[in-house]
Amino acid sequence: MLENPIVVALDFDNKFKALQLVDKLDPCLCRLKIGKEMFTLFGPDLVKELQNRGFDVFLDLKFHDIPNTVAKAVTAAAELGVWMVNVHASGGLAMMEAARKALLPYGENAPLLIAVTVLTSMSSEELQLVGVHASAAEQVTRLAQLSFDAGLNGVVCSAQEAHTLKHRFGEDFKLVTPGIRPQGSDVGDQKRIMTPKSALDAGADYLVIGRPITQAAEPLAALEAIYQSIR
Ligand SMILES: O=C(O)c1cc(=O)[nH]c(=O)n1[C@@H]1O[C@H](COP(=O)(O)O)[C@@H](O)[C@H]1O
Repeated sequence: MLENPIVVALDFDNKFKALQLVDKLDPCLCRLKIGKEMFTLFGPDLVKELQNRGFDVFLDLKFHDIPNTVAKAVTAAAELGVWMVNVHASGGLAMMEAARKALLPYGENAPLLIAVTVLTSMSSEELQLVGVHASAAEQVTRLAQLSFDAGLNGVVCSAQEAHTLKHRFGEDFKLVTPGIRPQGSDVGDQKRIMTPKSALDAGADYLVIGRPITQAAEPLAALEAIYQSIR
């Protein structure tokens, strides 16, 4: 298991509440993920505030645009000093290659560049509706192969696909898995879910966990319980 595999998804519309929660968490036990909602509301200042508190930040903006635009966007993320940044693999090979090349000047300080395959909220039926006539698992493998060929550091996928992808692409290709639900917690809008322990056993490297921690009555206790369950 990698050091510090838990990434807490901060999905809040209120900065004060988010920082109140963050101040209850421990950077030795987790990293933090900022997504579209918080970045749109609070911008790079929030990223800095989290970094100043000692947390690694995953900037989850899922870039999907023409190659030049995405290359510039990941450069801006690298300038912010984030630990991880992501793009949509469905943006294509040229887009992902442009993003990877844009990070070369940052060397060892470059953020990990990860591609989203098929969102964990998508079922195979929903994929059909957007014109993908393959199962979710097949589409994930196809997009992961494209991300691997583009030289990315790994993919976001559901833990249910982790075993196949780890076997196919090897240890160095990192698997970031949302849709993680500790036993007994609310599934919410997620479709392809797994418990933290089973996800790691299946080959996941990083577990993205939001509501089971952020909406818990005792967030640090929830984080610690998950941490204990995977030791
Ligand atoms: O890229 C992501 O982080 C992501 C990809 C995906 O396929 N599914 C997914 O749920 N996510 C994110 O992971 C987090 C999951 O949060 P919870 O469902 O509250 O644990 C949210 O911030 C989502 O935006």
